[in-house]
Amino acid sequence: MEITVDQMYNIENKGHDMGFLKKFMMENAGAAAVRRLLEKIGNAESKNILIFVGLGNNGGDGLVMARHLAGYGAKVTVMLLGSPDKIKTEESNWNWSILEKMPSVKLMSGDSLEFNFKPDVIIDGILGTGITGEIREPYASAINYINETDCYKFAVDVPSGLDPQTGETANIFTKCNMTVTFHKMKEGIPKRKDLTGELYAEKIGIPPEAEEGIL
Ligand SMILES: NC(=O)C1=CN([C@@H]2O[C@H](COP(=O)(O)OP(=O)(O)OC[C@H]3O[C@@H](n4cnc5c(N)ncnc54)[C@H](OP(=O)(O)O)[C@@H]3O)[C@@H](O)[C@H]2O)[C@H](O)CC1
Ligand SMILES: [K+]
Repeated sequence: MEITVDQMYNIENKGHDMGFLKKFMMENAGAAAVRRLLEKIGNAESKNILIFVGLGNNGGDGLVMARHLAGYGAKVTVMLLGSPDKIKTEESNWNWSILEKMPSVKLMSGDSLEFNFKPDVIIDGILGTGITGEIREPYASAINYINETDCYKFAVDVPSGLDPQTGETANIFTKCNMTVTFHKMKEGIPKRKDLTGELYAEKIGIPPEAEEGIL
């Protein structure tokens, strides 16, 4: 069953109000995404994984993935597209502050897109269901960088620049090899399998009762 983006936000908020906090949804989302990625790439040990994260909760999911992948022995670099003090939500901030205590993960932030390694995998945690309008900087340059780089590309929830409700693209968008969306499929995403690559919808622990009155 496919759902709308508005329904997803309502279910998420209701689950949160029931006490299943968004930070737990984010944790499960990041963990489920890493499981799917590992199924594809096999051993993460010593792989160079570059994770682009936006300032919203799509980025927060990427931060959770960074911590899990470090646990599997990957060489993880997180590129936060903006300043850490501009991270928008409590749950993303919480995950960023954990990474700050983890020397095993390299944290970068700001506008510069200079990396001294070749990534084996890029994770696109730039924009998800919160997308509006044309892509603004520094997200636009990051999306261009991803598209110009030859490696395996993994989209968190939806390829950035693809509207998960309509299936329409903004001026710039990523083209990925795999996409893992959360809870249930959003209507617009499967319209663009050419951008999502292999596509999965993973449960993230939201109680089914959170759907009551919404679906
Ligand atoms: N489905 C679930 O239950 C869960 C999903 N999770 C993940 O959360 C994201 C949605 O997070 P949200 O914070 O609502 O939105 P985004 O991260 O997609 O975007 C946030 C900010 O991005 C800026 N923005 C929006 N459009 C553009 C644009 N065209 N260019 C540049 N920047 C843009 C905007 O900030 P402004 O300051 O510019 O207004 C947005 O605020 C979902 O996709 C999942 O990945 C959670 O983990 C919980 C469970
Ligand atoms: K994304």
